[in-house]
Amino acid sequence: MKIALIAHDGKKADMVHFLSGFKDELLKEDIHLVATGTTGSHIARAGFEVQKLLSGPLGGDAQIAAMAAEKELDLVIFFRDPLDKHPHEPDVQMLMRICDVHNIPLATNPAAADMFFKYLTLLRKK
Ligand SMILES: O=C(CO)COP(=O)(O)O
Repeated sequence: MKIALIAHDGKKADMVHFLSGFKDELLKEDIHLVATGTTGSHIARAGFEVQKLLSGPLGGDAQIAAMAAEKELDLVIFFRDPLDKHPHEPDVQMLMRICDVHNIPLATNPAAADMFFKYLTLLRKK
């Protein structure tokens, strides 16, 4: 299972905190984490193994969108900061659109991501 992780600057601490709550599950061998560059650095520092792509503004969101379009991703967690401006907003919109085009589950805040992960954990226990 491949999970993409992205967080805007104002949400990176939330992402690390969120992932830490599911650490046992996420450290399992068949879970592969991929993230935009700076988000990935924060996640790696918290003790996770993660494939780091380019930073978001430099094309990281676009790389994740390409993976989604190729059906390489099972889930995208993207903690957006709705109170900040982003120079690469078109890439952000494109990534969300591609997830919808290909019916890839996309959580854009911790409450939704929590539901996804709890469901996933349940499914994997069966
Ligand atoms: O900008 C981002 C998402 O749009 C995230 O990129 P970084 O993880 O490199 O900060």
